[in-house]
Amino acid sequence: MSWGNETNATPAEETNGDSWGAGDAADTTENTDGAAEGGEGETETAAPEPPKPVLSKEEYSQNAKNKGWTETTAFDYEQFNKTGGDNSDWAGAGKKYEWKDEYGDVAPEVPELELLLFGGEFQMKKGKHYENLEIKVTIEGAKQVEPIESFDDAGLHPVLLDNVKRCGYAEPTPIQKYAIPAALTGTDIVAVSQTGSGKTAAYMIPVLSRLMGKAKKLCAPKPNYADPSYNPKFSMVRAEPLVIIVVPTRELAMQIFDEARRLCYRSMLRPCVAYGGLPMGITCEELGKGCDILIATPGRLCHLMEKPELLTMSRVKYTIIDEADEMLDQDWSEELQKIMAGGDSNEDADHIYMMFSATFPKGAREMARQYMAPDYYRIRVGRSGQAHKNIRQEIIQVDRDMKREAVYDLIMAAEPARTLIFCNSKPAVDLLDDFLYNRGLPTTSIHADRGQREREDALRSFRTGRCPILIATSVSARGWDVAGVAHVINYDLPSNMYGGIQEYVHRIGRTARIGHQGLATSFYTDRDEDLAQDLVNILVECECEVPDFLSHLKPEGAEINFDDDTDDEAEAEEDGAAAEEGAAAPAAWGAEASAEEGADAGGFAADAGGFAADDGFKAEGAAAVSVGGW
Ligand SMILES: Nc1ncnc2c1ncn2[C@@H]1O[C@H](COP(=O)(O)OP(=O)(O)OP(=O)(O)O)[C@@H](O)[C@H]1O
Repeated sequence: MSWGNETNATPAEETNGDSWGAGDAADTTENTDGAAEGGEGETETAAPEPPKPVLSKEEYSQNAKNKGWTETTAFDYEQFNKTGGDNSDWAGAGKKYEWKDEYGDVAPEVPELELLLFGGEFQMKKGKHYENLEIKVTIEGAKQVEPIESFDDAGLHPVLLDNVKRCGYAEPTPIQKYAIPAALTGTDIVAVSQTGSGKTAAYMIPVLSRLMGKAKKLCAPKPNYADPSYNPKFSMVRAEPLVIIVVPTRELAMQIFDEARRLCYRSMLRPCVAYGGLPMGITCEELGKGCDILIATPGRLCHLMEKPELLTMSRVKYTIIDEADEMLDQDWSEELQKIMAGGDSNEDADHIYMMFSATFPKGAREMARQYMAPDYYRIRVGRSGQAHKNIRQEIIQVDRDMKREAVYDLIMAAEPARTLIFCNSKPAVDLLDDFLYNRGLPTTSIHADRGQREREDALRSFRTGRCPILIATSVSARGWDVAGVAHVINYDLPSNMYGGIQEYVHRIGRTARIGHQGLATSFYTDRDEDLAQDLVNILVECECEVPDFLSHLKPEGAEINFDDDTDDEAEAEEDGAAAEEGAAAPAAWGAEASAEEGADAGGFAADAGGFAADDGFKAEGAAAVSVGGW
């Protein structure tokens, strides 16, 4: 049936296999804005749809209001972009716990800060559908790791454990069950786990816990803010971080900084964030107050590394690369090499490297081989690049020139809820934002050409619900964790030029996080054929309905051939050759797991993993363990 004609059907009521304005595939409907009546098989009797009435701006606004959408908000861009003003607006200057020298072993609580960090009305709470995620965890490394079943049993520092509880984390997610004990052993780690599975806490909890135990010894001196003569301009210290966390986008940097602020509460560890667009004055002031944990985008970090009076890397004990796949995709490899190797970096054996990602392409594997100790842990949750079943995926066929109307109808047909719309280009984001805004819908938008204040305000408006419809390019949205995103719409599908199926998985992963359910609707046009097979594979794997127009691509039998970079067998062979040649080459990644998965799931036989087998290593420590729902 034809989706676009069914303007009053909620997405939840939609059936799959639809098309919108697709010429002769158009469906019969009774009215232009009436309820859906069409069904499969009716396409042959389709009658031309009467043109829609053109409404005035006021009428469109009234319709949106009647539907329950909030008022639109006009943004004052001049205000955002003015220089000076109150620095506390910047996410990068967010309040954190400030340790004072007079504190003994137990630092006092600060109720206002506590409310700000943990009491957020918009903070993510775990959803009810953990049981839908039957996730297999594979871990390989030098020694067997016993997964933790609860945070209480993990041997965490008491202040950290207290903060974990304040965050509302009742039990560890699968990646956390394995990554936390592995990281507590002080070994390098590569971990691959699905979107929204709690990777940030998986590395931050063990790292901070280890450091908290030795904070008094390790932390760099900080200025005494309590001293009445303290002046941030003249009492600056040089930042000497113990942890560097590198992330590909500014928004992700802010988000991880927020998690660090929570987990460092009541500790000596002081987190700071540095990203492009944040005025250097603020960055310098914050670093100058002392920095133990530095979260940064690669460009800004490299810039700071060239300013030894501001920052030294000589005491870094942990370098963590988050969303490693994206950083290599976005051509940050030169910066990453510099960060991993360069500067005045601590080259001692106690410098630990970690990489976390939802996929693990060749570039990341090479980097792991180059910088990590040969016995690093490799943890994988499910198939690399896998989506999960809490996301209901729908694909709708739409004529390219009907997309705007289609997205408007889709939004008006749904119950008002936080909705994230992806376009492939910045002009497309701007145009769609204008179009929907002029139809009375509370939209805002974000992309790389926007000023940093605009970006921060757009995201804040989306989080708080002031503007519950956010239109974005995907690069800026990588890793976003916003509570209550009910619907992700791929206005443009990410064809291979725009990141392909891996990007699709990341995008739809903005909904249905941490045990919630969500809907992902994608507009499919004649330009998306290169993505079709991968899309069908994901739909089948996640038990979502394959639309009629793609049904010829359904894999025959139970086996799905996931032909992605991460699981490329040729590369696995290449890696194998490298492993044979060089003693430092790491051991197998997933070779054992793939055999097992092929056997028990019948699904991932092509999943040869990345690294070549090294029999000795596997015999010693490889463990493949199934973890139930979480
Ligand atoms: N053990 C836990 N219990 C409940 N909620 C948790 C737990 N661990 C993390 N969370 C929450 O789950 C959400 C998703 O976590 P996070 O952003 O780290 O996921 P991710 O795996 O990095 O996702 P992506 O790959 O999309 O970036 C966050 O809001 C986080 O606060």
